[in-house]
Amino acid sequence: MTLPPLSPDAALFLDFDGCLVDIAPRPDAVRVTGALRDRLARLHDRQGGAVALISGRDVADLRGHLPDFPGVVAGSHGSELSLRAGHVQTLHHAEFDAAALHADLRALAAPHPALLVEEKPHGGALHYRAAPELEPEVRRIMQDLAARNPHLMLQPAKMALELRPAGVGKDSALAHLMTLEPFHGRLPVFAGDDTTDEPAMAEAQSRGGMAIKIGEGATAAAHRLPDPAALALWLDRSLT
Ligand SMILES: O=P(O)(O)OC[C@H]1O[C@H](O[C@H]2O[C@H](CO)[C@@H](O)[C@H](O)[C@H]2O)[C@H](O)[C@@H](O)[C@@H]1O
Repeated sequence: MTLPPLSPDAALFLDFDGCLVDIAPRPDAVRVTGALRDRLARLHDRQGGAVALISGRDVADLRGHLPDFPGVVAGSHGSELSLRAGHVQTLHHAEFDAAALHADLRALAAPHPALLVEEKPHGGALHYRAAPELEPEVRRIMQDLAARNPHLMLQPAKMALELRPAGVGKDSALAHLMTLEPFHGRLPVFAGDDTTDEPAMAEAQSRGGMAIKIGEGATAAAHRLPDPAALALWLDRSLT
């Protein structure tokens, strides 16, 4: 299906890794260009402020990569909401000891120095991109931790497994934002590349909006672009 131009009246929701930036060997190695920062600022103006990033990364991490982004950030797979820089609120109610989870994660990963532990305020990720053969071990570790933390759920990611709060997701973050100004009353457009994005894509489409899958793989999205460069081109064309 041909991708129509982005309407200035749409509410735009964008995933980060694999969507706005190319996948990198490590989470801290992604390349945020001046062109991307400029694109996001111009989109924010054009859409009347109705531009949000909805990421699996935590808010502090994402705002650290995009310090001048003027819009809303929903982080940690929809568990955190930052309406502006310096503001963060929690969007789930499960109480758990994040420090204990991170300690367990570090201890279980310690025998495998090639694994990378990512600690988030509402969960954590175990990355095996540097050692793909450790995928079964990562699955065992994360399933073990999931069993010990029933309020958390396993979230598959690209060359990683994550634990995140059950009961929230990118879809609920999108739905919550759609109740707020300046998103309310607009048609949602969501672009993302991974399984964590699928519920939000379905949510956007169920509201009469549009979903764009970036890259290969099964998807609920009616539209697809091959990579972040193609998404950037589509966004830039909408800005001209
Ligand atoms: O929802 P997203 O914004 O797409 O975030 C999903 C996860 O992205 C990050 O991990 C992935 O990207 C890394 C950098 O390209 C890559 O090295 C890693 O293998 C990928 O899994 C991030 O580290 C996670 O916290 C996000 O949940």
